[in-house]
Amino acid sequence: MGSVCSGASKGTVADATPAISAQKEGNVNANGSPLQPSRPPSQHGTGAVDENAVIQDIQRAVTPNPHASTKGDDEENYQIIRLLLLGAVESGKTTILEQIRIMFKQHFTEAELFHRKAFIYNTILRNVRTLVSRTRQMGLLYVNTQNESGADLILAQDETQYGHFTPEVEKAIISIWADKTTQHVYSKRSEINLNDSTKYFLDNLEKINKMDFRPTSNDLIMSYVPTVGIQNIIFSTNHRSFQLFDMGGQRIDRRKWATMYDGIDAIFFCLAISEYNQLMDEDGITNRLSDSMSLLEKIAQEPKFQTTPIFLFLNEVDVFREKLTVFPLSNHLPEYEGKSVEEALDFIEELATSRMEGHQKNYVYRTIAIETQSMSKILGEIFQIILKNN
Ligand SMILES: Nc1nc2c(ncn2[C@@H]2O[C@H](COP(=O)(O)OP(=O)(O)OP(=O)(O)O)[C@@H](O)[C@H]2O)c(=O)[nH]1
Ligand SMILES: [Mg+2]
Repeated sequence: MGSVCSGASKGTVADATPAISAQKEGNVNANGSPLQPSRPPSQHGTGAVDENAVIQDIQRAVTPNPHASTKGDDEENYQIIRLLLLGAVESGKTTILEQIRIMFKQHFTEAELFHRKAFIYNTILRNVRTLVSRTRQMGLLYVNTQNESGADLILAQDETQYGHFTPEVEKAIISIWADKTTQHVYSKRSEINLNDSTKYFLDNLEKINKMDFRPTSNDLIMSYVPTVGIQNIIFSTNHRSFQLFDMGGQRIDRRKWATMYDGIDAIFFCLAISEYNQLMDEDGITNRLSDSMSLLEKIAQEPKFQTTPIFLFLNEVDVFREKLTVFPLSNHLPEYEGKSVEEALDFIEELATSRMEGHQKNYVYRTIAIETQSMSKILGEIFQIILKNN
C-alpha cells in the first residue's frame, strides 16, 4: 500500500484499537494444534515430536493462498505481513512476543497459564537452590541458624519438580530468602548469572504457592520457558494482519530457522547485551555475546534478507548496567576504553551495527524487554514503520 491505511491511528500502534483476527500461540500452529511441547531447561534437545512434520505443518499454514486477494484489492484482504523473531537463547524473543500479545490484547489461555505456572515453580526451586549452593560454596553461614536445615531440605528437592511446594518447603524457602546472608549472596548475583526474575518470584512465593494462583501477564513476562521449534501468533491492526514467528534460539533449534526465510517482511533480532561475560551452555567455551554478534552478521548477510528490514533489539540494558560495575567490559572486550555506562552502550551498538554493514535497512533499539510501558512505545514505532513499508 505504500502508506498507512486510511483510518490508521496517528499515534503508536498501541494506541490503535486492535482488530484481532485470530489468536494462535504457545507452540501451536496456525490450525491451532500443538507443535512441540516446551521442554524444561534440563531436557534440551529431547522430545518425541517429528520435527519434519512440524516444519511441513508450519509451511502449509503459512503458504500464501493463491486465491487470496493481493495488494490493490480491498484493504482488509492485503496479504499477511510476516515477521520473524530471531536471536540467541534467552535473548528476549518470547518476551517481546508476549509484549506484543499484551499490546494487541491477545489474552493468554487457561492452558497457557497452567503450563507457565509449572515453570514458575521450577524456576523458583532452581533459583533458590543456586543461592543455597553459592552460600555454601562461599563458606557463609545463615544469620538464622535454622536455615541450615532448611537449606538441606531445599537441596534434597528434585530439580525436575514442576508442582507446588509442600508447606515445609515453602517455609524453608521464605525463611532462607529473608536471611541477610542470602540477600548478600543475591546482591552479587552477576557472579552466578542468576535468572533475573529470582527476586520477583521469591518475594511473592506465598501468593504463588497457593492452589488457586493464576499467573498475571507480568508473571508470564518475567518467567522463562525455552521455546522449542517455532511458535506463532496472528493479529491484526490498522486493517492489516500480521503473523509473528518466534523461534527457539538454541543451536539445535537454529537449524530450523532457514525453513522460515521465504516471504518475510521484517526481522526482529534480539541480542542480550548483558551476556558479554557469559559462555554458551551448549559448548561451555563460546562467549554468548560473540555468538550473538556472529548470528546477527549471518542474518544480515543472508541473501534472502538483503531488502528485509532488521529491527535490532539491544536487550537487557538493565542487567548490562548492573553488571558493568562487577565485570568491567574491557576485561571481556579489550578494545573498549570507555568509562561510563553510556560509552559502554555506544560501544556495543557500534559493534552490532558494524556486523550489519552492507545491509540496507536496519533500525537499532536499546531495550528492557520486561518493561511493558517502554516496549509498547518502541513496538508502536516499529509497527508504524512496518505499516508504512507494506
Ligand atoms: N532483566 C531483564 N530480563 C529480561 C529481559 N528480556 C528478557 N528477560 C528475561 O529473560 C528470560 C528469557 O527471555 P525469553 O524471551 O524467554 O528468551 P528467548 O529469546 O525466547 O529464549 P529461547 O526461547 O530459549 O530462545 C525471561 O525470564 C525474561 O523475563 C530484559 O531486558 N531484562
Ligand atoms: Mg523463546
